[in-house]
Amino acid sequence: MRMRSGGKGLFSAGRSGGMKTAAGSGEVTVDRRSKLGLCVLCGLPAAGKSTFARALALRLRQERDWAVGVLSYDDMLPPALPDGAGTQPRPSQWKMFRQELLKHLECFLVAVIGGGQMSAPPNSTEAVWEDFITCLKKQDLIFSAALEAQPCHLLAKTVVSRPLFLVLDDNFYYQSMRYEVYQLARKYSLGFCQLFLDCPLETCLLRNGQRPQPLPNETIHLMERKIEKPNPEKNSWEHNSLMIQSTACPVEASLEVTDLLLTALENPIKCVEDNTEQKETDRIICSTNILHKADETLRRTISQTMKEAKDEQIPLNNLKRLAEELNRLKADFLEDLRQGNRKYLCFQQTTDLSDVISSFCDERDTVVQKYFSKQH
Ligand SMILES: Nc1ncnc2c1ncn2[C@@H]1O[C@H](COP(=O)(O)OP(=O)(O)OP(=O)(O)O)[C@@H](O)[C@H]1O
Repeated sequence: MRMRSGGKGLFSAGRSGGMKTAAGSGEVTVDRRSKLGLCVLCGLPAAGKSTFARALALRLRQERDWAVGVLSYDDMLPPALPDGAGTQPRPSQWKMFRQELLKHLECFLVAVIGGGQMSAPPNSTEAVWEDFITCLKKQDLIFSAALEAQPCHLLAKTVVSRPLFLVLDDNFYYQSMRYEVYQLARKYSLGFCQLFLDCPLETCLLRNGQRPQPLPNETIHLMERKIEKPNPEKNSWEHNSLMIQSTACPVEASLEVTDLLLTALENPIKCVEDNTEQKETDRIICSTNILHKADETLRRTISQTMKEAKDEQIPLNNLKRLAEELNRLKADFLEDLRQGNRKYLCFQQTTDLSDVISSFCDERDTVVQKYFSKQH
């Protein structure tokens, strides 16, 4: 992918409020703080996010002369995590991968904001870091060089001399996943916005089926049940969000999208001083209590469900399978809670357990339905 006027330049240390590049054509001073934004792209698998992100990046480079980077999580998935052709990675693996990518992104942001070169953060997985670097290089955002015989990664001139938008392309189906990105934007006072690509389930299934390596349809069904769309009324941090139809008229959608991105760039999130450590401690205490309560309540729910199933005279072997499935579901839910993927656990001080239980009951009903329909 090429930038419109692609001269690359060496990057030198930044100064308060601005930074300089020792580029071939002379020094450029920019006030980076008001011109750096993160955009979270979310939606169901095969909704068309990557296609949209590529087109958006091209348009912004051509029409607005911005530097744009698309971080497609699929492209950086380590080989140890299956990519959907067969088994799915466990939620804990996904969470670790997402968080590692955010650390890499932070490393890039620090280089852009403060000046300097990029090197892998401590304890990073080499394959993920290499794929991240390759992704940035392919988009002419960084380049490799040798400084005093040491290989290093330097920022391209375009990155420091123009507004820079980074588009994160993944499903981001829980708001807690998006909130992690928001926290990063807040930490560095960046622009932040969210684009939800709305696409009917049937269209996603159709598009998915036409891909060379389709996901199992069940995965898309499941995500459709779980997805938490941006909800600006409920979450003030999601106020800069836009829902676009994946089949919308491109011109109309593009005007709205540009407006969203400009608003984000011009209104970076204010970094509020807070007692982060204390908040994290509170969160852990809160999560532990909730996990314990959730475990107890889910056990009781399963036991009650099994009693009702027995009363319905479901055959013994089916009862056994039903119990196994419900226990697996419980384990998945608890793991999900433990990983902080549930919205209430992740960033609120109090947790409404009834939401968790009600969500579990929805999933339980789908499971139970199978056994009842076998019965009748
Ligand atoms: N607007 C569109 N009209 C028709 N087909 C489309 C459209 N957008 C994307 N597609 C097709 O749908 C398929 C999925 O698109 P894409 O890979 O962009 O989806 P995605 O949301 O990024 O998927 P995933 O989350 O699984 O990576 C591709 O084959 C693509 O060509």
